[in-house]
Amino acid sequence: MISKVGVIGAGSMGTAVAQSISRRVGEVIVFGRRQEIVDSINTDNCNKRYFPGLRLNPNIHARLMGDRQGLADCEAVIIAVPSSEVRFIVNATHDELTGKFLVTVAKGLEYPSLKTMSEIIRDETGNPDIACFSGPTFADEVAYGHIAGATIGAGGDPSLRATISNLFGEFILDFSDDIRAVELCGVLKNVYAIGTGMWDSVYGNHNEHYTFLNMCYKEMCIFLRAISRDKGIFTKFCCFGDFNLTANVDKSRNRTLGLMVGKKIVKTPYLESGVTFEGSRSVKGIIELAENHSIDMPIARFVYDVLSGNNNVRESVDGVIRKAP
Ligand SMILES: NC(=O)C1=CN([C@@H]2O[C@H](COP(=O)(O)OP(=O)(O)OC[C@H]3O[C@@H](n4cnc5c(N)ncnc54)[C@H](O)[C@@H]3O)[C@@H](O)[C@H]2O)C=CC1
Ligand SMILES: O=C(CO)COP(=O)(O)O
Repeated sequence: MISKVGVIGAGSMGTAVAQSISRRVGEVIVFGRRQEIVDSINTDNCNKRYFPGLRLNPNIHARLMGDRQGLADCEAVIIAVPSSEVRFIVNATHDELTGKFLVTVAKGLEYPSLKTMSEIIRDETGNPDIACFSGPTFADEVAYGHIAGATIGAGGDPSLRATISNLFGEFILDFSDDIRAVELCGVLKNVYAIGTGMWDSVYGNHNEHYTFLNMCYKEMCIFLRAISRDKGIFTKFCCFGDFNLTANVDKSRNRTLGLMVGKKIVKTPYLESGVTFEGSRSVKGIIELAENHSIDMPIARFVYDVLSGNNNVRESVDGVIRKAP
């Protein structure tokens, strides 16, 4: 039984996961880079920046990222920062992370390496015990204890799967031993959430929405059929569940980005907004990864073209539906 778990990232998902896991372990230490967040967690049992109304469990404490001993004392560490930060952080904390159970909840693809988060973590630490957690899990709903399903992607090691399952025992879990395929589901669904937001910024009817949604899911499944060893991945939480949650619900940052770009409310500098828009960072990589498998992804290309400012949604949205699989 693990007694002390570290969570790197004091943002929405890091805080939410800390709250869930804290009901199952002795202590959770959240590592953040802002003193005011660390203080608010330690002084008021509350992450005032992300969940001002949520009372965190008393066995959740916070430390600044530089507290190496604090991290070294943890038996398992969950990495809950934006994908663009994962390599930097894991490289910087290599000594403290080596030899531990590590779980990534980040949904992104490194460019131009086209590596997933678990592959980056393995690069930097050499750890064999790495798992990913991915599913329809809006952080605020997780933080407030609502039911959520998720897929644990982990290699075949039964002890790793048992350990991670216990940590995430508040969730309804399914499993895959193809960790890369699980992670790529999380990358793809963000891209199609942006695309569906773009589509819905032009077409507002139910038939139009679900016609496009189906085309997105078909394109996603063609890709997964080519790369996934897990032939049951299509019905797992990381795939069908998270794809639908993020493409259909305005709470999704990726879907909202698509809507805002489609309605010309934001232009490219949105990346500097500080909001974690994972799909915009990974769309180029997913297109290249597909090309490496001789797979065409017209909808992903549509998303990339519009985000790149090459054309606008109205000009290209009809074209994409003719090219979609
Ligand atoms: N928010 C959600 O509903 C869900 C998010 N995720 C994934 O979790 C990952 C994290 O996203 P969110 O928590 O939503 O983002 P967020 O923007 O809410 O929080 C990110 C946190 O990471 C911190 N951070 C960034 N760089 C850092 C560094 N170098 N050192 C220490 N801390 C650093 C930021 O200060 C911020 O507090 C993403 O890959 C996202 O796709 C997964 C499932 C649900
Ligand atoms: O991954 C998520 C829910 O599972 C969060 O989605 P967004 O990043 O689009 O908000």
